[in-house]
Amino acid sequence: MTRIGAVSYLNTKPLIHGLRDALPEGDTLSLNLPSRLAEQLDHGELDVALIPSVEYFRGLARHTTSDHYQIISDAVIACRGPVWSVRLVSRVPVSEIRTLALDEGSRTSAALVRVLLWQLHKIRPQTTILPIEQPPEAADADAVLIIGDRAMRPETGLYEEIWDLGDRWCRHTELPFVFAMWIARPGVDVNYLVPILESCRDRGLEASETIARQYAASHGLTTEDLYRYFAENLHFTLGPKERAGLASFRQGCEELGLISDGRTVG
Ligand SMILES: C=C(O[C@@H]1C=C(C(=O)O)C=C[C@H]1O)C(=O)O
Repeated sequence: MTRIGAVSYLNTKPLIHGLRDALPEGDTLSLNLPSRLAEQLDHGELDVALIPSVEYFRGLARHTTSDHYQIISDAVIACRGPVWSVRLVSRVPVSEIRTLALDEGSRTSAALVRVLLWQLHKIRPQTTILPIEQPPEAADADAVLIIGDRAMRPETGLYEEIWDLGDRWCRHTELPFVFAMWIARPGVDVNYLVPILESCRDRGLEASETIARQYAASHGLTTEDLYRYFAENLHFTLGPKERAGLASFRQGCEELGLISDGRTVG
C-alpha cells in the first residue's frame, strides 16, 4: 500500500489524469498544497509525493544516506518560458522591494523569487508568509509572491510591476525551470509506480483539451486559455536541460543559504 500525494492546483491535472483508477487497490492519492506535501513526505505521512524541487534539495541535505529521496519519474512540473501561475506582484519598483510576502503554498517559488531578486537586483527583502486564506491584495508588504490557481488572475491596477517568474528565470539563465518532481521516501517499492506515473502524464497531455474543458469555467478561465497553459506554459518532462536548470537553481539557493548545510549532491 503506497500513500501518494499530488499538488491540488490546475497545473497537476495532466499529471494525475486517470491516476486513481490506475493504482492498485490499497494505494491512496491525496491532493494538497505543495508546501504541505513536502511536510507530509518528510514526516512519513506520505510515501511518494509531487514535492517542490527545493524540498528535494533540502531533504538530501538533511540526511546522509544516499538513498534518501529519489526522483522516481521524468514526469515533472516545469516551464521553458512564461509559466503564468507563478508571479511576483509589487506595489513598488522591484529594485525597491524591502518587504516580501511569500505564498504559504509555495516552497520552490519562494526560493526562486529570492534567488532572482538577488541575482538581478542584489536585494534581499525581509520575508513574511502570506497565509493561504489571505488575498494577496491584503498583504502588508511591498510585494507578494503568489502561485497556483490564484496567481492566474491577479488583480490589475494595484501593482507597479508584475513578474512572471518562469519568464524571468528562463531569460536570465537560458535554462528551463523545474518547480516540482515525484519523490519517494527511502525503502518504498516504487517499481510498479514508475510506468503508471509516466503513462498518466502522457495520457493526460493527450487529453489536455478535455481536461481544460472540465476545469476552466469553475476557475474563471476560458477553455482555450487553460489549454494553452497546459500545452505552452507548462512543460511536464525532466530532460537534460531541465536538469541543468535544477543544478543552476540549486547553486543559487545555496549561495543565499536557502538549503541548510548537508552533503553536496550532483
Ligand atoms: C507552476 C507552479 O508550480 C508549482 C510551484 C511550487 C512551489 O512554488 O513550491 C510547487 C509545485 C507547483 O505547484 C504553480 O504552482 O503555479
